[in-house]
Amino acid sequence: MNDRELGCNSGGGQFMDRGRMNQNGVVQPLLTDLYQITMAYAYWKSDKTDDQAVFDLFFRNNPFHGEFTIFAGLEECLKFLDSFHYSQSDIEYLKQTLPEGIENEFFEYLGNLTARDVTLYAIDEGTVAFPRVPIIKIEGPLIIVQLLETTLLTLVNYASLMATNAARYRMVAGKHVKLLEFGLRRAQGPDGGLSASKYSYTGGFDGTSNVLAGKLFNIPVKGTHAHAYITSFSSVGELKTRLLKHKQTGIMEDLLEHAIRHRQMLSHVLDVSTEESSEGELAAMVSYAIAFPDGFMALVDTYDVKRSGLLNFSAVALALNDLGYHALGIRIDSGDLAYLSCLAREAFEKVAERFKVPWFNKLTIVASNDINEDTILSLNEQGHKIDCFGIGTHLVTCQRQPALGCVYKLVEINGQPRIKLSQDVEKVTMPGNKSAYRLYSADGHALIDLLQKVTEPPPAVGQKVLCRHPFQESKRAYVIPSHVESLYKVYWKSGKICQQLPTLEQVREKVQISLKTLRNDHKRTLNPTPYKVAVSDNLYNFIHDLWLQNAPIGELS
Ligand SMILES: Nc1ncnc2c1ncn2[C@@H]1O[C@H](COP(=O)(O)OP(=O)(O)OP(=O)(O)O)[C@@H](O)[C@H]1O
Ligand SMILES: O=P(O)(O)OC[C@H]1O[C@H](OP(=O)(O)OP(=O)(O)O)[C@H](O)[C@@H]1O
Ligand SMILES: O=C(O)c1cccnc1
Ligand SMILES: [Mg+2]
Repeated sequence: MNDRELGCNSGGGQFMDRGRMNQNGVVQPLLTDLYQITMAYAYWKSDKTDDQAVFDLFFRNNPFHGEFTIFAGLEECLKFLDSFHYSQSDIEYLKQTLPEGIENEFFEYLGNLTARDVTLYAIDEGTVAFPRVPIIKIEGPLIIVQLLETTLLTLVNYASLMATNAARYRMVAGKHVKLLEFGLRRAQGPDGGLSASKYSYTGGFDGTSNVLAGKLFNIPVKGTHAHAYITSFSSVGELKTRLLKHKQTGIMEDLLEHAIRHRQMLSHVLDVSTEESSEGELAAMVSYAIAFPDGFMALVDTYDVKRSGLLNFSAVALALNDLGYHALGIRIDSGDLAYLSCLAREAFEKVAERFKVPWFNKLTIVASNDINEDTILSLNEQGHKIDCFGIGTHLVTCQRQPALGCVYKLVEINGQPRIKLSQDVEKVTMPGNKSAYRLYSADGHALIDLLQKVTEPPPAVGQKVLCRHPFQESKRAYVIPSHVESLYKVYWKSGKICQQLPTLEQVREKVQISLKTLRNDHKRTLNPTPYKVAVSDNLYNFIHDLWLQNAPIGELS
């Protein structure tokens, strides 16, 4: 499909304002949980303003029963740090809202707070990420890094969930099928809708119906029309105009007359009666074709795809052809999408042959209606002729798992490691300031992610590294990497973004490149193999010593 292949579309780059594009007005320091600010006061009162902390932002489980996650939302986090500042009215609000007795100097302190002394390390946006490997690591004064927690989590959690969901839809649909995001009406509110459009594009969708997302993020906007357009006509008598200029001659011709003539002939070719087809639908299609002669894409399931929609569409498409225009295709929004798409493709092939219009074979068939990953898999099994899926509800609401559980945990304070213990081993945090490496095999596949203490030398190509399961002593393996990737880059330091940030398009490409480094068994939909995340021997011993030191010894009586 090329750019003109879905009814109405546009780029939007010329309207892009990079500053505005990436920072949503709602993202500001007060977009946080109250407890961050009350803790800030208590830290301040306890004279902890000079304490230096390290926090890890990570998730514990991959979403959607999968074994990978796409990291997204980093650019928004950096923009947030860049603009972090409590306004005068924020301070006024906090004065009224926090409990009485808060000292005025604290508000002065808050009023002067910025993220200048914070350093943020992250893996690249669009990279595949795995449980327990921090995707962001933040160092800086305890109070400020604590105050960032909730906002950073809200910026990363849904973005990464959405990008992962979209990437999964892309994987099951295959690379040749177009995917359009149609979810704004069903999204979790306006901001959820915008994020869904942006991050589904990141994950591999081709466009969105969301016009504001198109303008803000320079995403292709595409669309067809709704059933209302068809049902707004009940007879051809309602057509106020039937005339359309011939594309080459410029002579006005009666499009309806052409369509009616073709419809008669088509009824024999498609073996349906013109009597059974809807006249209102024909009128609606003629009128839509007059409005968009070069972009005619019609919804064919309003009454009956076989007996009415396909007949009327083909008649109007042939009429347009008489006047020098090529229709684009159809959308089917109900019924058995595999069967109906095959039926439509067969009808187009017959018309192509009988009317000597070979391009009819290539008409686009768009399918929509409550589509999810499983529907696409099932349609693939059945065999279908769909070129494009329009997907809304289940994509944007992340039906199978509505939240990613990224957390933000203190791992070091004033150079001292901190560990959070839990009955649930999975929830025990990995203490200390860590580096993360991805080790690759000779065939270019990612083998394992390895966490080490920052003080350890990085693993070297061709040298055996002992990789240990962080909690199960017996699980270990030697790995001889053919390539070693250091996962963290410094993205924010001394009050500045310190990497050239990729465009959304580049992040989108990165997703596909990064997914290619994963073996297929990690990506399959049913029971995928878990990707290994390990710690160095040194880090393993460090964690377990600290665990023992911190775990109270119970007494049985
Ligand atoms: N061949 C198919 N195989 C598997 N699932 C399909 C197939 N065709 C359609 N579906 C899915 O089955 C569901 C059909 O839903 P439902 O019966 O509510 O819709 P409908 O009656 O066809 O349309 P509507 O209610 O919108 O008029 C949708 O989720 C759709 O994506
Ligand atoms: O099904 P989704 O994946 O959410 O995709 C978007 C849906 O939105 C539109 O109709 P809407 O659902 O508003 O009405 P309808 O299904 O009753 O036609 C469209 O026709 C799709 O069906
Ligand atoms: O353009 C479409 O076809 C569309 C847009 C939003 C929702 N459903 C369909
Ligand atoms: Mg619907």
